[in-house]
Amino acid sequence: MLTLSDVRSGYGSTTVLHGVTLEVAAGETTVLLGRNGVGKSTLLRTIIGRLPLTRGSISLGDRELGGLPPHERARAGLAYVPQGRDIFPGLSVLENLRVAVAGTRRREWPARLERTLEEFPQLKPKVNAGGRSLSGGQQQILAIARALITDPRALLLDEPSEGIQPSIVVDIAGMLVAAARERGIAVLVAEQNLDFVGRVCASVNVIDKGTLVDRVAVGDLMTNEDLQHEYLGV
Ligand SMILES: Nc1ncnc2c1ncn2[C@@H]1O[C@H](COP(=O)(O)OP(=O)(O)OP(=O)(O)O)[C@@H](O)[C@H]1O
Repeated sequence: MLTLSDVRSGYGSTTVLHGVTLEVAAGETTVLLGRNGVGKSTLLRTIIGRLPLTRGSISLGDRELGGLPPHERARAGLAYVPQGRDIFPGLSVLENLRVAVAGTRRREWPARLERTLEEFPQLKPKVNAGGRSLSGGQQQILAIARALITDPRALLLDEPSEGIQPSIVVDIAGMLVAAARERGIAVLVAEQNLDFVGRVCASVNVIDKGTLVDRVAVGDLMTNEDLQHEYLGV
């Protein structure tokens, strides 16, 4: 379980998050939904330690992460897929995966690779292809696979459906839900895409101006245009 309690942070003297409290259960996919600029990325960056926590706590299981530098949080089991996927375009798929586990025992590599390719079968025929040659959707799948191959306890994803064609969005949603359940990982996704969200969870946590303002069933959101306008600005 990833637990956020009264998380506050921001940029310099500007406070962006005004006290976010949220539990992300192991084996489940939890969604943070909100329009542009409300603080979704800021929250994910604060959890992984790229932005300082100015108040509150972030814990994974019974371990407090709030004061740790990013690499120690990663070692404790946090993995992160940033917005715009951030694979190494000059490396092959296999090399991208290998780099992610460079710090782990060599003998674990074959089993980790096999499991990851089973979870993401689209990558199998592409293992020797260059990152640059993959489509946007394939790059996103590789970015997620690269995070999962580290065997994390919690996985954070920033708008994984952004700019991805709808059929691949469906695939990505299915793979994420399966990986969360089978690996027992706490998955937290920041999203704005209702089609994606409806495939990974039943209700979402709505963030606005750095505060969680509602928890709402995806079905209600899909059928209520006023709510969509209020929470997503569409
Ligand atoms: N590097 C930065 N320096 C200063 N302010 C920033 C920085 N990055 C984001 N902000 C501000 O923090 C607020 C929250 O931005 P954030 O990127 O977390 O929003 P978001 O919900 O993830 O939206 P988006 O999808 O557009 O990234 C915004 O007002 C934004 O202008």
